[in-house]
Amino acid sequence: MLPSTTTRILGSFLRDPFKRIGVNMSSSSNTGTTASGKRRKRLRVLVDMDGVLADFEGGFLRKYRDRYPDEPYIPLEARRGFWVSAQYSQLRSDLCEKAISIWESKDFFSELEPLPGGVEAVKEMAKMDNTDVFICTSPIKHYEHCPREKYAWVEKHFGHDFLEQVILTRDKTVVSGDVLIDDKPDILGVEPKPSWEHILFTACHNKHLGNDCPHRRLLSWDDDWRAVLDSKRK
Ligand SMILES: Cc1cn([C@H]2C[C@H](O)[C@@H](COP(=O)(O)O)O2)c(=O)[nH]c1=O
Ligand SMILES: [Mg+2]
Repeated sequence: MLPSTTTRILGSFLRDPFKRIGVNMSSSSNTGTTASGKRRKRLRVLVDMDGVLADFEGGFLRKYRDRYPDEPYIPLEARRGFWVSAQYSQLRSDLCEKAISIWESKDFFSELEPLPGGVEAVKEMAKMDNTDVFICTSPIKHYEHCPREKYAWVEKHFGHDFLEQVILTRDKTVVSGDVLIDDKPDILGVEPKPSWEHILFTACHNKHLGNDCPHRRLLSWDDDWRAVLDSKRK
């Protein structure tokens, strides 16, 4: 049976008593209306994890070189293309499996370092009026460690309550939102017209893409992400 509207409203109140139902604790700015009385658009921001909040590429290279010190590797400046496995496979076909073995290992995802400024930016977004933030991340299909460790990473860096904001999906096109901040240049899935605008987060593997890549970019978390969000409220 579907939960009644009352039950759902009560559920969101219990999860976040002051924000989700727009209770104003400090000023008149959280009411969903502007000074001129117009309703303010509530924004839903989806933020990717690997390559945007967590340093997948740096963590991979460090652990790959530790485990395979005698094998060739690709320095971050030479990374091209989203798939690490594909580039290692081109370097030498058997290196593909070795690369994959790194992120399939226990502790790989939980031990990733945060990328500079990302955690702070998301915490700030989450406190903004009329703004809902979700961490939208794709787990690998080798599921022994990755999904649990992604939750553990969010809990470690954002706290237990923020686990409410985690979306694990292999298909981000079916998730609705206004923006998706993501380092993967092509985000494809069953929905041909996702509701979000893809903001490409610059990473070592995508920084060389020029006009082939139609998306607006965030160069880093030092870039003006607040302006990007504001542009979506209009
Ligand atoms: C580079 C690379 C990544 N993966 C996996 C690792 C992550 O679970 C996802 C990427 O997730 P995101 O939400 O798009 O950031 O992909 C992989 O399987 N092979 C690779 O080469
Ligand atoms: Mg990513």
